[in-house]
Amino acid sequence: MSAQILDGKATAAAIKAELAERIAVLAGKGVVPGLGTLLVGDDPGSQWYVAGKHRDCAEVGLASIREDLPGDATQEDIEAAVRRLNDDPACTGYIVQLPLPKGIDTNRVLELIDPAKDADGLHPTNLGRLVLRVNEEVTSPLPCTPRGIIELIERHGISLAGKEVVVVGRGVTVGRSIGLLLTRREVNATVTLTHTGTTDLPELVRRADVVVAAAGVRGIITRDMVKPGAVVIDVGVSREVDPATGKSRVVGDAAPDVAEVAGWISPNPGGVGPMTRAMLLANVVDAAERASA
Ligand SMILES: Nc1nc2c(c(=O)[nH]1)N[C@@H](CN(C=O)c1ccc(C(=O)N[C@@H](CCC(=O)O)C(=O)O)cc1)CN2
Repeated sequence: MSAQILDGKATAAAIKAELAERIAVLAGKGVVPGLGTLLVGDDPGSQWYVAGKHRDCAEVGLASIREDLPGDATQEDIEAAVRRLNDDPACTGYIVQLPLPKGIDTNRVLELIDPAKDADGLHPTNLGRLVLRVNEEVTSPLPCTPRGIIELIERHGISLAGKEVVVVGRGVTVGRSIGLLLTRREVNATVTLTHTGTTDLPELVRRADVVVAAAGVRGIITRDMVKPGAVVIDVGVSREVDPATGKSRVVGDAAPDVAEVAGWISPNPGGVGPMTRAMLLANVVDAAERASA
């Protein structure tokens, strides 16, 4: 038996259609939210992601603002661009595309973002609100990839309440922040966060009802590590040359034969990536609705 597919492309398309309707309602009130991006350098992956965000904005009816800086931009250049976005009234939410070039103090840059315009939900104030407000409604942006993963699972009719979730990888955009969302009272999952210091990863993963693989290590989750019927969310991205075409392709953290034992699996590409993009738009629209209420 092969796992059922958690289709991120189709789910993101449905979410974008819902957002377009909400944006039209805001437009009727004279409110036009705008998503800003700050891209530093010419990494092809980051350029592709940023271009996709601007295409998404055009598709749903959001304004979009771009700040592009060369790879040799200084800390001061980047901080000046952040201040411009903070001050630009057309930009109601924005992201600093990560990673920033080596030598740049990323945390200093992220802390300069106006928390009210933090479309990524990664500003310390917004992460802090998630830590403090476990039982209350959160009226600040949520980290996009974790939010996208939970939406993807729940929109396929799978409840996370009481489930054992094992997260692999402790990066800030996924691993460290997803536990804050999964353990909120309205989700109610139990979370184990694993990382390079974990002594017996296979043993922990075998217990999981849901595996979130965000290590960025090709094929780290193998078939023998997965409980039959488990939900596998493949987040990590590695690139390799496809021997058949000679072109670069994305490969995930789950080995291909994991799909033979899992109950549900998110394809990679086509799973979490499109959901991350959709949630970025959702954060901007949520903030604009709160501001206009
Ligand atoms: N400030 C941020 N930087 C980065 C984040 C983030 O959430 N905030 N996440 C990633 C990049 N990212 C969004 O920025 C992102 C990654 C992947 C995709 C996507 O749609 N991927 C496609 C495949 C693309 C390919 O072939 O290369 C898919 O999964 O189908 C969208 C956004 C790091 N930086």
